[in-house]
Amino acid sequence: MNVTISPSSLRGTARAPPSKSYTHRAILAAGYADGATVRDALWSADTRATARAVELFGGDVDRRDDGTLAIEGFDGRPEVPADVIDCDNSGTTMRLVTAAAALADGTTVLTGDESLRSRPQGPLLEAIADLGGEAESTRGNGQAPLVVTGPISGGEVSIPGDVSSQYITALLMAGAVTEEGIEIDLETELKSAPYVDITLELLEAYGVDAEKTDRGFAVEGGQSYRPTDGEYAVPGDFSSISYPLAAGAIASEDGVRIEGANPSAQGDTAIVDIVDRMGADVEWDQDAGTIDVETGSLEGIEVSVEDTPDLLPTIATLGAVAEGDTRITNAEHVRYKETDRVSAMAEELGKLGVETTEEQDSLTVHGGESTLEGATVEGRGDHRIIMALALAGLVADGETTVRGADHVDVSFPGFFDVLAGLGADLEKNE
Ligand SMILES: O=C(O)C1=C[C@@H](OP(=O)(O)O)[C@@H](O)[C@H](O)C1
Ligand SMILES: C=C(OP(=O)(O)O)C(=O)O
Repeated sequence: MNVTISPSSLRGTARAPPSKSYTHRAILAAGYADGATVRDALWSADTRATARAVELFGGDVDRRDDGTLAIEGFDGRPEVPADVIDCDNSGTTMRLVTAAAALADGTTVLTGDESLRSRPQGPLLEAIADLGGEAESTRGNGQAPLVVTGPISGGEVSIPGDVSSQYITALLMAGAVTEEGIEIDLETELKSAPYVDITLELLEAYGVDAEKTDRGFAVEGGQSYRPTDGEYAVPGDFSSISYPLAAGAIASEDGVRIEGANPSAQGDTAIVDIVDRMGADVEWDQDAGTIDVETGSLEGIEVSVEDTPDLLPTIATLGAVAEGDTRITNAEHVRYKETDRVSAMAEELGKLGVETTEEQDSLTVHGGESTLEGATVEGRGDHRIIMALALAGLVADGETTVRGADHVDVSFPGFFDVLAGLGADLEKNE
């Protein structure tokens, strides 16, 4: 599907989809438990991949009409899967499921789509080997397909903190059901740190203790996953909220309201402060879970995405509209996502007439609304690139066509309907 967007004036209310990060963890945690009911779950391409893995490990995930997931768990250690686990486009699935596979008494094979098969898994494979399992990349390049043989019983590992926080999440979640537990020493400073806070929050809700230590993180073994009252409710997703929020900040004189914006451990709540600092008129009522935003005259700012890598595409588009320079720093880990998002945004915004300066660890966008000219841009099979480029189309002169737009299903199914519901002038072409 290609989507063509014309300059638009937005108003109205949009609802945040449920958090992808919490949903992945809630599904897998229900697998480690002897089951759970997960309410308000995100049902997207990525979270379906985690659900499939739980089923291959011996659980069952049943989606009811109201969107609730009724999950039967494998209760502790997974079964050896009867088939290859296809993690599709989802890095979170691959990392969390690789560590789960190391608990099984036998061999698991994991793969994914072309993008996922190019992302780094090496540090997690080494950690599993250090814990006594076997974990290999079939091509010997630290990338999937992966072959993992367990069972591990726990122990101490050290791991870099600057590639992916998902390795830590994966080891903490698996470590709780090992005999000895797992102690993780960080070799380098942790990036994307709030995602581990999400994990700690989720583990607590499932009755599992894990903690930060002086050197990293630790989880005791021999624990059982038991969600309070057998239920877990997923909060709204602030990475997803960043798109309607930025849309309101650049293209709504009348104001846009976002519902389902309740506080949680998500670092991406930082987007509220970012649009505020850039000059939009924004108010977040944390009790009501609503954000109201109106366009202001935006100005470039400097933002570190060390904790919030998924915001880079959104901030780059905001920077393209804002007057002056927006400098996005601490961004090297954003190159290890579904695409190299630093280059992807630099190159695609370039097609819309926006100048950027790219460095290994930063992206500077030389903005100004008058510079944006409609053009055809490539979504590159990356949901966040697609959504960020669609936002630029709301204010670019003429028509902007985003190619390959169906990939929004990875994290925000119905994204274009939500945008159209706010009054965006867009046309979908199959
Ligand atoms: O744990 C998670 O749910 C995620 C962690 C982040 O990845 P990294 O830790 O690899 O930066 C983030 O980019 C991803 O979208 C979701
Ligand atoms: C990077 C992302 O997810 P994952 O790592 O799970 O593929 C994302 O959603 O932007």
